[in-house]
Amino acid sequence: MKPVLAPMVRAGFIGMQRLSAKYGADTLYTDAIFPQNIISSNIFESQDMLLFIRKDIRVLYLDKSLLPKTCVQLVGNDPEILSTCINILSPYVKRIDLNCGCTRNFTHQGGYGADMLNKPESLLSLLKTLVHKHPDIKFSVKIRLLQTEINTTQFIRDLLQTGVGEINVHMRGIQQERDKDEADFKQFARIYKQIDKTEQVKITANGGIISIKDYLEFKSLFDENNVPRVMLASGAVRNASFFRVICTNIEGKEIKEYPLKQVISQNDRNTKPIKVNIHKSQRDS
Ligand SMILES: Cc1cc2nc3c(=O)[nH]c(=O)nc-3n(C[C@H](O)[C@H](O)[C@H](O)COP(=O)(O)O)c2cc1C
Repeated sequence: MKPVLAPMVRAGFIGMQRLSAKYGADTLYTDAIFPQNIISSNIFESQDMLLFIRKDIRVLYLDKSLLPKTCVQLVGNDPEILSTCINILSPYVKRIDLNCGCTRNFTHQGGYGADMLNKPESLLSLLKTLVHKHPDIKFSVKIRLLQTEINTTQFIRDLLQTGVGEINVHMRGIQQERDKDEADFKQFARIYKQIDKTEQVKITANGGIISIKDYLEFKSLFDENNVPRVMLASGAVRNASFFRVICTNIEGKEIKEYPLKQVISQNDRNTKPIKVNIHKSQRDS
Protein backbone atom coordinates (compact mmCIF):
# COMPACT_ATOMS: atom_id res chain seq x y z
CA MET A 1 0.00 0.00 0.00
CA LYS A 2 1.26 3.43 -0.88
CA PRO A 3 2.61 5.61 1.94
CA VAL A 4 0.97 8.88 2.99
CA LEU A 5 2.26 12.30 4.02
CA ALA A 6 1.56 13.00 7.73
CA PRO A 7 -0.12 16.14 8.99
CA MET A 8 2.64 18.54 10.01
CA VAL A 9 2.18 22.09 11.22
CA ARG A 10 4.68 24.28 9.38
CA ALA A 11 6.19 21.32 7.47
CA GLY A 12 3.06 20.32 5.55
CA PHE A 13 3.18 23.36 3.30
CA ILE A 14 2.24 23.19 -0.35
CA GLY A 15 5.78 22.60 -1.64
CA MET A 16 6.15 19.60 0.64
CA GLN A 17 2.79 18.27 -0.54
CA ARG A 18 3.68 18.66 -4.21
CA LEU A 19 7.03 16.96 -3.79
CA SER A 20 5.52 14.11 -1.75
CA ALA A 21 2.85 13.58 -4.42
CA LYS A 22 5.53 13.57 -7.11
CA TYR A 23 7.32 10.73 -5.33
CA GLY A 24 4.16 8.67 -4.85
CA ALA A 25 2.53 9.73 -1.58
CA ASP A 26 -1.04 8.50 -1.74
CA THR A 27 -2.72 10.90 0.67
CA LEU A 28 -1.52 14.36 1.63
CA TYR A 29 -2.62 15.47 5.08
CA THR A 30 -2.72 19.17 5.81
CA ASP A 31 -1.45 20.47 9.12
CA ALA A 32 -3.90 20.57 12.04
CA ILE A 33 -6.38 23.41 11.62
CA PHE A 34 -8.90 24.80 14.07
CA PRO A 35 -12.36 24.58 12.49
CA GLN A 36 -13.23 28.03 13.86
CA ASN A 37 -10.45 29.48 11.71
CA ILE A 38 -11.91 27.93 8.56
CA ILE A 39 -15.38 29.17 9.49
CA SER A 40 -14.17 32.76 9.90
CA SER A 41 -11.95 32.74 6.79
CA ASN A 42 -12.52 34.40 3.46
CA ILE A 43 -12.05 31.98 0.58
CA PHE A 44 -10.07 33.04 -2.49
CA GLU A 45 -10.20 30.76 -5.49
CA SER A 46 -8.21 30.84 -8.70
CA GLN A 47 -7.88 28.34 -11.52
CA ASP A 48 -5.33 26.27 -9.63
CA MET A 49 -5.55 27.11 -5.96
CA LEU A 50 -7.81 27.74 -3.00
CA LEU A 51 -6.81 30.03 -0.20
CA PHE A 52 -8.53 30.42 3.17
CA ILE A 53 -7.49 33.70 4.81
CA ARG A 54 -8.46 34.97 8.23
CA LYS A 55 -7.37 38.39 9.46
CA ASP A 56 -4.62 38.51 6.81
CA ILE A 57 -3.25 35.15 7.99
CA ARG A 58 -3.29 32.14 5.71
CA VAL A 59 -5.30 29.36 7.37
CA LEU A 60 -5.30 26.84 4.54
CA TYR A 61 -3.74 26.75 1.08
CA LEU A 62 -4.85 24.00 -1.28
CA ASP A 63 -3.46 23.08 -4.68
CA LYS A 64 -6.53 22.18 -6.75
CA SER A 65 -4.64 19.55 -8.74
CA LEU A 66 -3.89 17.73 -5.46
CA LEU A 67 -7.44 17.88 -4.04
CA PRO A 68 -8.28 14.21 -4.77
CA LYS A 69 -5.35 13.23 -2.53
CA THR A 70 -5.83 15.92 0.11
CA CYS A 71 -7.12 15.24 3.60
CA VAL A 72 -7.70 18.26 5.85
CA GLN A 73 -6.87 17.60 9.48
CA LEU A 74 -9.07 19.37 12.02
CA VAL A 75 -8.43 19.80 15.71
CA GLY A 76 -11.57 20.22 17.77
CA ASN A 77 -14.23 18.46 19.80
CA ASP A 78 -17.44 20.40 19.22
CA PRO A 79 -19.73 18.54 16.79
CA GLU A 80 -21.57 21.70 15.69
CA ILE A 81 -18.40 23.68 14.95
CA LEU A 82 -16.73 20.74 13.23
CA SER A 83 -19.82 20.12 11.16
CA THR A 84 -20.13 23.76 10.08
CA CYS A 85 -16.47 23.73 9.05
CA ILE A 86 -16.88 20.46 7.12
CA ASN A 87 -19.85 21.95 5.25
CA ILE A 88 -17.60 24.82 4.12
CA LEU A 89 -14.82 22.45 3.04
CA SER A 90 -16.97 19.76 1.46
CA PRO A 91 -17.37 21.35 -2.00
CA TYR A 92 -13.59 21.09 -2.35
CA VAL A 93 -12.28 18.32 -0.10
CA LYS A 94 -13.73 14.86 0.42
CA ARG A 95 -11.43 13.70 3.21
CA ILE A 96 -11.30 14.94 6.79
CA ASP A 97 -9.04 13.73 9.61
CA LEU A 98 -9.69 14.39 13.29
CA ASN A 99 -6.55 15.05 15.30
CA CYS A 100 -6.62 12.89 18.43
CA GLY A 101 -2.87 12.55 18.79
CA CYS A 102 -1.50 16.02 19.50
CA THR A 103 -0.12 16.26 23.05
CA ARG A 104 0.71 19.96 23.14
CA ASN A 105 -0.46 21.87 26.25
CA PHE A 106 -3.07 23.83 24.35
CA THR A 107 -4.84 20.63 23.30
CA HIS A 108 -4.94 19.42 26.89
CA GLN A 109 -6.37 22.75 28.03
CA GLY A 110 -9.00 22.75 25.30
CA GLY A 111 -9.89 19.07 25.72
CA TYR A 112 -8.98 18.10 22.16
CA GLY A 113 -6.10 16.35 20.38
CA ALA A 114 -4.76 13.40 22.42
CA ASP A 115 -6.86 14.57 25.37
CA MET A 116 -9.87 13.13 23.56
CA LEU A 117 -8.36 9.67 24.00
CA ASN A 118 -9.05 10.05 27.74
CA LYS A 119 -12.78 10.20 27.00
CA PRO A 120 -13.19 7.41 24.47
CA GLU A 121 -16.99 7.28 24.67
CA SER A 122 -17.33 10.99 23.78
CA LEU A 123 -14.87 10.59 20.91
CA LEU A 124 -16.72 7.58 19.51
CA SER A 125 -20.01 9.43 19.74
CA LEU A 126 -18.53 12.52 18.04
CA LEU A 127 -17.19 10.43 15.16
CA LYS A 128 -20.50 8.62 14.73
CA THR A 129 -22.28 11.99 14.54
CA LEU A 130 -19.87 13.37 11.95
CA VAL A 131 -19.96 10.21 9.81
CA HIS A 132 -23.76 10.25 9.92
CA LYS A 133 -24.05 13.99 9.11
CA HIS A 134 -21.55 13.95 6.24
CA PRO A 135 -22.05 10.77 4.21
CA ASP A 136 -20.07 12.16 1.26
CA ILE A 137 -16.92 12.62 3.36
CA LYS A 138 -14.36 9.93 4.14
CA PHE A 139 -13.27 10.42 7.74
CA SER A 140 -10.07 9.33 9.38
CA VAL A 141 -8.75 9.75 12.88
CA LYS A 142 -5.16 10.04 14.11
CA ILE A 143 -4.54 8.47 17.50
CA ARG A 144 -1.68 7.30 19.71
CA LEU A 145 -1.16 4.03 21.56
CA LEU A 146 -3.23 3.83 24.74
CA GLN A 147 -1.91 2.66 28.09
CA THR A 148 -2.23 -1.05 27.37
CA GLU A 149 -2.11 -3.08 24.21
CA ILE A 150 -5.52 -4.59 24.97
CA ASN A 151 -7.04 -1.11 25.35
CA THR A 152 -5.58 0.09 22.04
CA THR A 153 -6.77 -3.03 20.19
CA GLN A 154 -10.30 -2.72 21.58
CA PHE A 155 -10.35 1.02 20.92
CA ILE A 156 -9.35 0.53 17.28
CA ARG A 157 -12.16 -2.01 16.92
CA ASP A 158 -14.59 0.53 18.44
CA LEU A 159 -13.34 3.27 16.11
CA LEU A 160 -13.91 1.00 13.12
CA GLN A 161 -17.53 0.61 14.24
CA THR A 162 -18.10 4.38 13.97
CA GLY A 163 -17.72 4.25 10.20
CA VAL A 164 -14.39 6.10 9.93
CA GLY A 165 -12.55 4.93 6.86
CA GLU A 166 -9.02 5.11 8.22
CA ILE A 167 -7.23 5.02 11.55
CA ASN A 168 -3.76 6.49 11.70
CA VAL A 169 -1.85 5.12 14.67
CA HIS A 170 1.14 7.07 15.94
CA MET A 171 3.13 4.21 17.48
CA ARG A 172 3.98 6.11 20.64
CA GLY A 173 2.00 6.59 23.84
CA ILE A 174 0.36 9.81 25.03
CA GLN A 175 3.18 10.47 27.49
CA GLN A 176 5.90 9.94 24.88
CA GLU A 177 7.66 12.53 22.77
CA ARG A 178 8.51 12.07 19.14
CA ASP A 179 12.03 13.47 19.51
CA LYS A 180 12.97 11.43 22.58
CA ASP A 181 11.05 8.17 22.65
CA GLU A 182 11.23 5.33 20.18
CA ALA A 183 8.12 4.31 18.31
CA ASP A 184 6.94 0.83 19.32
CA PHE A 185 6.82 -1.07 16.01
CA LYS A 186 6.45 -4.43 17.74
CA GLN A 187 3.45 -3.41 19.81
CA PHE A 188 1.79 -1.97 16.71
CA ALA A 189 2.45 -5.21 14.80
CA ARG A 190 0.82 -7.29 17.54
CA ILE A 191 -2.21 -4.98 17.61
CA TYR A 192 -2.50 -4.95 13.81
CA LYS A 193 -2.53 -8.73 13.71
CA GLN A 194 -5.41 -8.80 16.23
CA ILE A 195 -7.63 -6.75 13.91
CA ASP A 196 -9.96 -8.51 11.51
CA LYS A 197 -8.16 -9.09 8.18
CA THR A 198 -10.80 -7.23 6.19
CA GLU A 199 -10.37 -4.16 8.41
CA GLN A 200 -6.56 -4.11 8.46
CA VAL A 201 -6.49 -2.07 5.25
CA LYS A 202 -7.97 0.85 7.21
CA ILE A 203 -5.06 1.03 9.63
CA THR A 204 -1.98 3.13 8.96
CA ALA A 205 1.23 3.11 11.00
CA ASN A 206 3.07 6.31 11.87
CA GLY A 207 6.12 7.25 13.89
CA GLY A 208 9.81 6.47 13.86
CA ILE A 209 10.00 5.49 10.18
CA ILE A 210 12.62 8.04 9.25
CA SER A 211 15.06 6.07 7.10
CA ILE A 212 15.06 3.07 4.79
CA LYS A 213 16.60 1.04 7.60
CA ASP A 214 13.64 1.93 9.86
CA TYR A 215 11.19 0.98 7.13
CA LEU A 216 12.87 -2.38 6.53
CA GLU A 217 12.81 -3.08 10.27
CA PHE A 218 9.10 -2.19 10.39
CA LYS A 219 8.33 -4.24 7.30
CA SER A 220 10.12 -7.32 8.63
CA LEU A 221 7.43 -7.65 11.33
CA PHE A 222 4.74 -8.49 8.74
CA ASP A 223 4.09 -10.98 5.96
CA GLU A 224 5.48 -9.69 2.67
CA ASN A 225 1.95 -9.29 1.21
CA ASN A 226 0.38 -7.77 4.31
CA VAL A 227 2.60 -4.82 5.23
CA PRO A 228 0.46 -1.97 6.63
CA ARG A 229 0.34 1.45 5.01
CA VAL A 230 2.78 3.88 6.59
CA MET A 231 2.48 7.60 7.23
CA LEU A 232 5.72 9.57 6.98
CA ALA A 233 6.41 12.78 8.88
CA SER A 234 10.03 13.58 9.79
CA GLY A 235 11.24 11.02 7.21
CA ALA A 236 9.44 12.91 4.44
CA VAL A 237 10.87 16.25 5.56
CA ARG A 238 14.33 14.68 5.61
CA ASN A 239 13.88 13.42 2.05
CA ALA A 240 10.59 13.31 0.15
CA SER A 241 11.93 10.67 -2.28
CA PHE A 242 11.56 8.25 0.63
CA PHE A 243 7.99 7.82 -0.67
CA ARG A 244 9.34 6.51 -3.95
CA VAL A 245 11.64 4.06 -2.20
CA ILE A 246 8.69 2.59 -0.30
CA CYS A 247 6.35 2.59 -3.33
CA THR A 248 8.77 0.83 -5.61
CA ASN A 249 10.81 -1.23 -3.17
CA ILE A 250 13.99 0.25 -4.62
CA GLU A 251 16.11 -0.27 -1.57
CA GLY A 252 18.71 2.34 -0.87
CA LYS A 253 17.95 4.58 -3.84
CA GLU A 254 16.99 8.00 -2.57
CA ILE A 255 17.02 11.15 -4.63
CA LYS A 256 18.02 14.32 -2.89
CA GLU A 257 15.45 16.93 -3.76
CA TYR A 258 14.09 19.51 -1.38
CA PRO A 259 11.14 21.85 -1.62
CA LEU A 260 13.38 24.82 -0.86
CA LYS A 261 12.22 26.93 -3.77
CA GLN A 262 8.63 26.79 -2.65
CA VAL A 263 9.58 27.47 0.96
CA ILE A 264 11.45 30.59 0.13
CA SER A 265 9.08 31.86 -2.51
CA GLN A 266 6.16 31.53 -0.12
CA ASN A 267 7.88 34.14 2.04
CA ASP A 268 5.74 33.04 4.95
CA ARG A 269 6.79 33.51 8.54
CA ASN A 270 5.34 30.09 9.38
CA THR A 271 7.86 28.33 7.17
CA LYS A 272 10.95 29.64 8.92
CA PRO A 273 11.48 26.69 11.28
CA ILE A 274 11.23 24.32 8.35
CA LYS A 275 13.78 26.22 6.33
CA VAL A 276 16.12 25.47 9.20
CA ASN A 277 15.14 21.80 9.23
CA ILE A 278 15.64 21.36 5.54
CA HIS A 279 18.99 23.08 5.50
CA LYS A 280 20.01 20.91 8.42
CA SER A 281 18.93 17.70 6.68
CA GLN A 282 20.90 18.73 3.60
CA ARG A 283 23.94 19.22 5.77
CA ASP A 284 23.43 15.83 7.44
CA SER A 285 22.97 13.86 4.26
C1 LIG B 1 7.01 19.70 12.23
C2 LIG B 1 5.93 18.74 12.68
C3 LIG B 1 4.63 19.17 12.78
C4 LIG B 1 3.61 18.29 13.18
N1 LIG B 1 2.30 18.71 13.17
C5 LIG B 1 1.30 17.80 13.36
C6 LIG B 1 -0.07 18.14 13.14
O1 LIG B 1 -0.40 19.26 12.76
N2 LIG B 1 -1.01 17.18 13.36
C7 LIG B 1 -0.68 15.91 13.77
O2 LIG B 1 -1.58 15.06 13.93
N3 LIG B 1 0.60 15.56 13.96
C8 LIG B 1 1.59 16.45 13.75
N4 LIG B 1 2.90 16.07 13.87
C9 LIG B 1 3.19 14.68 14.24
C10 LIG B 1 3.41 13.85 12.98
O3 LIG B 1 2.26 13.82 12.15
C11 LIG B 1 3.81 12.41 13.37
O4 LIG B 1 2.75 11.82 14.08
C12 LIG B 1 5.05 12.39 14.25
O5 LIG B 1 6.05 13.29 13.80
C13 LIG B 1 5.65 10.98 14.29
O6 LIG B 1 6.09 10.59 13.02
P1 LIG B 1 7.66 10.60 12.65
O7 LIG B 1 8.35 9.85 13.75
O8 LIG B 1 7.68 9.92 11.31
O9 LIG B 1 8.10 12.02 12.61
C14 LIG B 1 3.93 16.94 13.51
C15 LIG B 1 5.25 16.51 13.42
C16 LIG B 1 6.25 17.38 13.00
C17 LIG B 1 7.67 16.86 12.86
